[in-house]
Amino acid sequence: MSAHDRADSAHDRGDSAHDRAESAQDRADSSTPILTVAGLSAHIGGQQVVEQVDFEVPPLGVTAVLGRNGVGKTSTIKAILGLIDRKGEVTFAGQRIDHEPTHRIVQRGVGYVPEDREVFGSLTVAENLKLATRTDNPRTDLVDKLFPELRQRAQQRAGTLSGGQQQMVSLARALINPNKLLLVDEPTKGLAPKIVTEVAEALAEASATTPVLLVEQNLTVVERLAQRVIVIDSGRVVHTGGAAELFADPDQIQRLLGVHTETSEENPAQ
Ligand SMILES: Nc1ncnc2c1ncn2[C@@H]1O[C@H](COP(=O)(O)OP(=O)(O)OP(=O)(O)O)[C@@H](O)[C@H]1O
Repeated sequence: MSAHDRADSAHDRGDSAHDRAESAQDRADSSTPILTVAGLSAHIGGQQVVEQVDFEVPPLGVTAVLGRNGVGKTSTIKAILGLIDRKGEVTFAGQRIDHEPTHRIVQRGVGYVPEDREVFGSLTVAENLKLATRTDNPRTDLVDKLFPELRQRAQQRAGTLSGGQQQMVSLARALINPNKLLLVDEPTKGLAPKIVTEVAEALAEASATTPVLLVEQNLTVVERLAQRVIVIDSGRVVHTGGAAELFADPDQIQRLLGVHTETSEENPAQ
């Protein structure tokens, strides 16, 4: 072996060690939760609506928050954002945020799509998006790709859009910013099946680059999108685990959510 070859081979070994170190770092990054919630509690009007909630959101994919009506799903999201008074630990991207005001949490890169798709009805679609933009590099290409219809309707007042189109504006207002985490509350509520599919597809695409914590009642959407599930009952976490495992166990879904789901054996047509 020539000196040159030896040098090359040492260089190769050095590179591969460097690669190994990088891939160990990648593995650590890909397993470090983007959000950790520990002992989170919140009250509204004297009633405890979130009670000692613990869970983690991985840095990739969709984590679904499930539970019957009124169990505290929305309150949990609002407590994370500091929209309601809370106690406990919330760590986002390695930093404690539980004593921070909402605007600072949002500035850190937490996007929020609230329930009931609030849009500014008297403003156009384009104006709604301009108002929501808090970056010099808005992700206009992504929004145009996910919601081509909004581009065509840029000059239409948001209040005159259909419910599904308003939901798209609501999602687009969050997605136009480069978030590190998206909190999305019941995005398919009250929408027609075709629009539910479109919204689910947009969220699937968004979740390829940004982790999503998704409150969702539509189990078909959850099964399509989520890798992890958190089930809440009476303000407490009663189950966490893989989505596939939960959907393989209709008895557990019935027990946790009071919903009967058919397995493919029961209904081979599905
Ligand atoms: N502003 C408020 N004033 C009084 N009670 C409230 C308020 N907001 C929420 N609650 C109560 O807190 C509890 C939890 O509500 P929350 O909206 O978090 O539940 P949820 O699981 O998101 O429900 P849903 O699935 O029906 O949207 C409920 O009993 C609700 O009535």
